[in-house]
Amino acid sequence: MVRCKTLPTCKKQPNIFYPQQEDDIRVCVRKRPLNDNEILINERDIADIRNNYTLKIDKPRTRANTRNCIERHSFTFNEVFDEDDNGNEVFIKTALPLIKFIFNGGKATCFVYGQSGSGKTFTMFDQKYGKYCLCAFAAQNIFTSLKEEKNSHLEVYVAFYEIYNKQLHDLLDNRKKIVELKERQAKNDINLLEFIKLGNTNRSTGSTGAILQIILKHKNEFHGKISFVDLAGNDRELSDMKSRYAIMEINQSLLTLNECIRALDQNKKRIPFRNSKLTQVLEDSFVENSRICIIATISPNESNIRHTFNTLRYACR
Ligand SMILES: Nc1ncnc2c1ncn2[C@@H]1O[C@H](COP(=O)(O)OP(=O)(O)OP(=O)(O)O)[C@@H](O)[C@H]1O
Repeated sequence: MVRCKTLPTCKKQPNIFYPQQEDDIRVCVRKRPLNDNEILINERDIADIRNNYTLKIDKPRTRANTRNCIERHSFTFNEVFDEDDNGNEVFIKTALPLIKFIFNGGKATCFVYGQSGSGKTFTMFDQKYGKYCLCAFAAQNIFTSLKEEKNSHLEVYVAFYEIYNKQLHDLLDNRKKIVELKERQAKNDINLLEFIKLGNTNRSTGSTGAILQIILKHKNEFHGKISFVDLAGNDRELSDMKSRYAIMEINQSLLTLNECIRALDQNKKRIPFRNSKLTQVLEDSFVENSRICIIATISPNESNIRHTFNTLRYACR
């Protein structure tokens, strides 16, 4: 096997992609560590986190003269988290500003996007170590903020559902098909975490995404809302005939989501949220007084490089 260290660096200018830097839309990346299997088969870590904003990917390439080289691609984001950044660090720089925003009456959405197995659920709803995921930190932070006098009049409601074949399924009620969202009141952070745990156990594979909404209300009047959206893996392919329809729906939703965020960024009047069920139910995220944070999760190993590029390019757009 050729040792990659000995390969010359490609002279070609690296491709550099720049994302939008506006506050209303933040795009972050989280890299997971190599897992035991990848270490066992000596997989190389190709994602080099340079600083809090820059990530470089080494892509092996065969040149016209058949000699191998490494092509280095550089990506810049609002935040880049490496494998040593813990859940709290990720929370502080992604969801925490959104929570402050909803206490001021805003509507916020936090998406996790990426390949299967890259750490989307770990980042957002992690079941095994529940306390270190974004939702757990959010639950604690929301109820701590409610103790402040200016927020003490607010109440917390929760809805947790998934989209499967364009239908909404209530994850807090045995995946029952629903037309309208049902909200439950959460009395404290532990109660809210119990709802999250229950919803997580009801999740199915092949869904377009799981959506947890935490809503602040005063005497039944809407005050603010944050949605946590764990999107389907972006690496699903049409080869599996059984779930062909579900995969087409997932791909259509991811595409429409991208178009909606772009339209929002460009201040376009017409946002195409009607083009998929996912964006339809998240319509609030694309209207006035809204903020979005996207966390793209990536696997660090060489054999997943194609999916890693897809994720980073999607996030850059
Ligand atoms: N940042 C991280 N640190 C440590 N372990 C991680 C990290 N991210 C992911 N993992 C581990 O990697 C595995 C896959 O993560 P996870 O289930 O979150 O992937 P996923 O992107 O949600 O996949 P899928 O789309 O198939 O649901 C899990 O065992 C998880 O514990």
